[in-house]
Amino acid sequence: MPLRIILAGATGWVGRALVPAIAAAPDLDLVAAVSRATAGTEIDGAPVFATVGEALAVPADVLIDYTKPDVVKANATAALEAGLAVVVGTSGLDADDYAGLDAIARAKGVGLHAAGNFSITATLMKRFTLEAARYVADVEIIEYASAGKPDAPSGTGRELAEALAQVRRPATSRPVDTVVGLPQTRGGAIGTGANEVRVHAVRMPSFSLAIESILGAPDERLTIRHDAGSSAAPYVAGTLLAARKVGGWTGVRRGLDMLLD
Ligand SMILES: NC(=O)c1ccc[n+]([C@@H]2O[C@H](COP(=O)([O-])OP(=O)(O)OC[C@H]3O[C@@H](n4cnc5c(N)ncnc54)[C@H](O)[C@@H]3O)[C@@H](O)[C@H]2O)c1
Ligand SMILES: O=C(O)C1=N[C@H](C(=O)O)CCC1
Repeated sequence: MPLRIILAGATGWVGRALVPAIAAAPDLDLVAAVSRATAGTEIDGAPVFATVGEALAVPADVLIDYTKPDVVKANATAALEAGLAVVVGTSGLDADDYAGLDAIARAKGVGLHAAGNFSITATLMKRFTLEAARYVADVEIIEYASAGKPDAPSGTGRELAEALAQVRRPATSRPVDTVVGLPQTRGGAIGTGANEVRVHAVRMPSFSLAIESILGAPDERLTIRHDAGSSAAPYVAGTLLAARKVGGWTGVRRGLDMLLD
């Protein structure tokens, strides 16, 4: 029997790319979609609802969420409480949010998979940065996104910084609280103390999402950079891989990298 999918954000940028990919996959079945603008209609034969709460009346296995940072937590919570596995593509949630969702998922005996970036090359960028940070102490992140992106850092930058904070060696740069001038120009900190990672979020027209890790050592420097193009195509395969796999565990797992091995 195909895996029954509810897709929230079905008429958004990523959602519109996922709909035909789900239709083309014999093992996946779009049973309901969530889109406030087109509620009451159908997408590929699936009923469209205005809210995730309404869509959950349709029997399903997995909720895929590509909505907005301010609603994704409530959507994921409702789906977990209803006993569905969840795939989170939407950005905006931090480690504490995922700890809360993990407790709910475990209580319900279902899985949640979230990735700040479901593209394969962005995931490789994360993997290469984590490897490099084992050898080079000083690392900072610069990310560039569209002028209207509501969240900062991006899901990509947050996931990378949280993972880096777990593995990095203590930086040699001057502690930010000793900086003279405007310490906030040293970026936002993810992690604490010697393990914190500085993220600098640029927002302006012309960017989709680009992210750089800069690793500096005396008299040399390594930059690892990912640039996303203008279509949502890079996120489709990883998202559907997560939907297929998320029934295989209980609780929260994060990062496309952990699905690749
Ligand atoms: N993880 C990844 O690989 C990845 C890739 C691309 C985008 N994203 C993230 O996914 C999210 C969506 O991105 P997008 O570019 O498709 O955005 P978008 O604005 O094009 O689409 C979001 C959709 O969600 C709908 N929506 C808003 N509030 C809603 C609600 N309360 N209930 C249901 N639907 C609601 C909007 O109407 C819209 O159709 C963003 O947070 C973005 O950063 C993640
Ligand atoms: O366009 C966006 O918004 C994107 N968001 C993701 C993020 O927050 O990291 C990644 C890809 C594009």
